[in-house]
Amino acid sequence: MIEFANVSRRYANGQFGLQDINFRLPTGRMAFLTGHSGAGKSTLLRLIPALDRPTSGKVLIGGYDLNKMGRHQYPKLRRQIGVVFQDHHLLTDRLVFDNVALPLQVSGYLPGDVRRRVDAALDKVGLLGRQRARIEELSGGEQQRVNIARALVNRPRILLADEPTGNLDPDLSRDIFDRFFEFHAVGVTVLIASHDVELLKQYPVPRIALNEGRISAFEEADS
Ligand SMILES: Nc1ncnc2c1ncn2[C@@H]1O[C@H](COP(=O)(O)OP(=O)(O)OP(=O)(O)O)[C@@H](O)[C@H]1O
Repeated sequence: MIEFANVSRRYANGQFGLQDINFRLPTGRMAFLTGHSGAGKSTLLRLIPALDRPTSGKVLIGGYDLNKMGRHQYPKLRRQIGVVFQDHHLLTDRLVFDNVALPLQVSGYLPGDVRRRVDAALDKVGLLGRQRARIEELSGGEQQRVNIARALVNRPRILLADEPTGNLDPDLSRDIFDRFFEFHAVGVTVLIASHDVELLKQYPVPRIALNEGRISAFEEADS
């Protein structure tokens, strides 16, 4: 479960990224985070894996108050949370395999386990045959699927995505969203920030709408 209680994030320049945010996303649920550019979507997502801290209020993940968590506990928290960033940060001159394997190697997995998990993650995004391709040889849509495989390779219980369909055309965007939906179907808690209204309309998923750092609406799914 992800819970925000009276969360505000004020930047050093005085700018509020978020103001008094309250919501709960129960385990295994999926929601979209919507709002204009600058509404606070990225600010909110970054608080969940403790990449940033609130100025006031509490963020609870699985009942744990992140304010009370020591820095030494962050790696364990982050292994449970896969993040798909808008700018994918892939190593473009390296192989698909190396990029997806990276989080596992950082965590000290044995080579056999790394291979098995990388295969499983690439299979989930339909790229099992492309382990030996270099990132720069892939299309934008394929690169984004590698990005998702890397976020999934630790088998996280929570998946966050920040504008995951950025520059992709509508068909590829739908393909990416269909994959998020599949992860949700097997019990992963999924929170996706997007301002692609046309795409979001196609999915019966609740929306948390942000406007200038505040929640302006919490809309339940249409169906
Ligand atoms: N490091 C920072 N320092 C100062 N202000 C910041 C910083 N990061 C974000 N902001 C401000 O906080 C507000 C929320 O920004 P945020 O990036 O969370 O919005 P967003 O909804 O993700 O936008 P986008 O869709 O354009 O990525 C904006 O007004 C932004 O200018």
